[in-house]
This record gives sequence, C-alpha cells and structure tokens, in this order.
Amino acid sequence: MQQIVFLDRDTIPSQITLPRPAFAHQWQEYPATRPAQVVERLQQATIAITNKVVLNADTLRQLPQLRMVAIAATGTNNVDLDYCREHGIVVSNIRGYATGSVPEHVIAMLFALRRSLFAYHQDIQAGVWQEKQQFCFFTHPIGDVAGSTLGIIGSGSLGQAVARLASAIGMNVIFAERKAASECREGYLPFAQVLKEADAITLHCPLSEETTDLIAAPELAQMKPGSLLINTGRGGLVNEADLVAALQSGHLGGAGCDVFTAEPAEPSNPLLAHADLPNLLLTPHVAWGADSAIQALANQLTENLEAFVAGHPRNRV
Ligand SMILES: NC(=O)C1=CN([C@@H]2O[C@H](COP(=O)(O)OP(=O)(O)OC[C@H]3O[C@@H](n4cnc5c(N)ncnc54)[C@H](O)[C@@H]3O)[C@@H](O)[C@H]2O)C=CC1
Ligand SMILES: O=C(O)C(=O)CO
Repeated sequence: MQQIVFLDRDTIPSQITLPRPAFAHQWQEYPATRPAQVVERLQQATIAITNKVVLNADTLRQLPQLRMVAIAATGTNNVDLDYCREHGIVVSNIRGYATGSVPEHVIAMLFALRRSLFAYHQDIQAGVWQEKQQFCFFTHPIGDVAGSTLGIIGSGSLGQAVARLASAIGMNVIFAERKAASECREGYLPFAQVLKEADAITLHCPLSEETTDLIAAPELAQMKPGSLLINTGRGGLVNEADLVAALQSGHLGGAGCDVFTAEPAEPSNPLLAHADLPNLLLTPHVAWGADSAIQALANQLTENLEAFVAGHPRNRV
C-alpha cells in the first residue's frame, strides 16, 4: 500500500478541496515541517508531497522507501532533481495552473507602481494632504502603462500568459533571450537589449544555478532609468541588496516583489528592512493565490499521484 506524506499541507488553504487519490493508500499530513523533521516524517513514505519543504540529497539518501516526490507547485528548486533522477525517484510538478492568477498579480503590481498608488496612500497617512491647498496633490510620478514596453524573462506558461494580458492593455511586449546565449532565437531579443529598452521587466524563469542573481547591480544599471522590476519568479533571481540600492539611488522607478531569497523573509532581509520605500511593493508569495488557481493545483496534484501509481507518471521533471 502507498504511504503518502504531505509535509506542508497548510500551504493549501482550507477552502480548497484536495481530492484524495482513488488507489489504496495511507495518508499522513503535517501543517508544516521544519528541516530537522523531514527524515523522521518521511521514514515510511513511498510518496512525499512538498510545496516548499526542501528535499536535498542529504535528506533523500536517508529515505530508501521513497519512490515519488510530488511537488505541489511549478517551481522545483526545493528538490534535488539530479539525486532523484540518479536514484529512480519520480518527481512531478504542477503546470499551467496559475496562468490567470500570476499574470493578474503582475499587471496589478505594474499599475500600482506606475501610478504610485502605495506612495500616495503613505502620503495621505502621513498628513501631506492637509499641508496642501488643493483638492489633489502630486508628490510622486504617475505614468502610463498602455504604450509602454514590457520585457519578459522566461517564456513558458506564465511568461506567455503575462504577455497576453499585457498586450490586451496596450503594452508592447518583448521577450529576452537567455543571458548567456550568443545567438537569438526568433521572437527573442538579446538579454541586454531587453534590459535597455523595457519600461518594465517581469521575471518568469525557474531558479537554477544559471539564473541565481540574474538581476544584480550590473543588470540593474543597464535597465532604463525610471523602469520597473516585477519578480514573481523566485527570490534568488534578484540580488535583493542591489535592488534596494537601485531604488534608493532613484535609478529604478519601482519594484514589485512577491518572492524572496528565504521565505518567510526575516525582518533583516534587505527588502523587508526597506519596506517603507514608497516605490517598493511587497507581497508574501501569493501571486498564485487565487482560489481558482489553487483548486486547479490541488486537482492536478491528485492526478499526478494517480498517474504515477497507474504506472504512467505525468508532469515528470
Ligand atoms: N509567485 C508565484 O506564486 C509563482 C511562481 N512561479 C514561478 O514561476 C516560474 C515559471 O513558471 P511557468 O511559466 O509555469 O514555468 P514554465 O516551465 O512553463 O516556464 C519557464 C520558462 O523559463 C525558461 N527558462 C529556463 N531557464 C531560463 C533562463 N536561464 N533564462 C530565461 N528563461 C529560462 C524555460 O525555457 C521556460 O520557457 C516557476 O519556475 C516558479 O519559480 C510559478 C507559479 C506561481
Ligand atoms: O507554483 C509555484 O512554483 C509557486 O511558487 C507557488 O507555490
């Protein structure tokens, strides 16, 4: 009988139905799991479900029963895929479930930053209006989203879905070729050219060795003055301290960050430590968080388990 252990069940909110697989199984779930608890909790497991709990080689080699890791997310950077491949552990992820939710979050951040919504809210709270003589006041830039250029890094399901929504609101969309590439595929522009030409950049590639610190001081310096950076990919794609410096210097117009190098982010994280910057918008990794998206994720998770047990794994990574 399959022994299924879900390590971080509370990442799926209670209003979402998580269908139980139809095959015979024992199910054990934990609201959350600390690194030190993983090995003990997965000792008998044949199938581990994890959203963000890290399963590295050190942990995996202590789990001889494990046959499948079902990642309850698209991003796979919390699991040592090489180890799993070499040791016959099937890994599956969830695909294309948030093509409504994430793009809406990205576009919401773009509008909020381009129109300085957070900054105006802060000024009203600080009593700035009472010092002015008019029905309105202008203390922060307000620009147009329509007609501006959006640079997209990562052209998978989310990059493409963001492109569709951005085009619908009148943005010009350009896709970046990989940073290290010497030639450009059709439909892509060189990475550096996208940095230079875009009024806003949005990140939709996976976190890997190749993409860690993809955007750091040199790349931020190449971005157009006043441009925006939106990161709903993974925190490690951006050097957080360098991003804060680019906002403080006034070179960057604003940044929207949904993901952080460590989550939950500590108060000492550079972005949290500067969360009062008027042009920095932070959300706690909730771009995927529309109920419709999470329900689609939950359904796909069960389908992945059933396909594995039926002998034809799907969404293998
Ligand atoms: N904040 C949130 O709530 C969510 C964040 N994510 C993140 O978004 C990422 C993308 O999701 P999807 O579009 O569904 O994945 P996907 O697998 O459909 O697309 C990823 C794309 O990135 C490209 N890519 C890989 N390495 C690259 C590189 N070095 N430079 C440029 N492009 C590269 C791939 O070729 C692919 O086209 C996930 O890996 C995950 O980290 C995903 C869902 C929700
Ligand atoms: O699906 C993903 O990769 C997410 O980050 C949401 O958990």
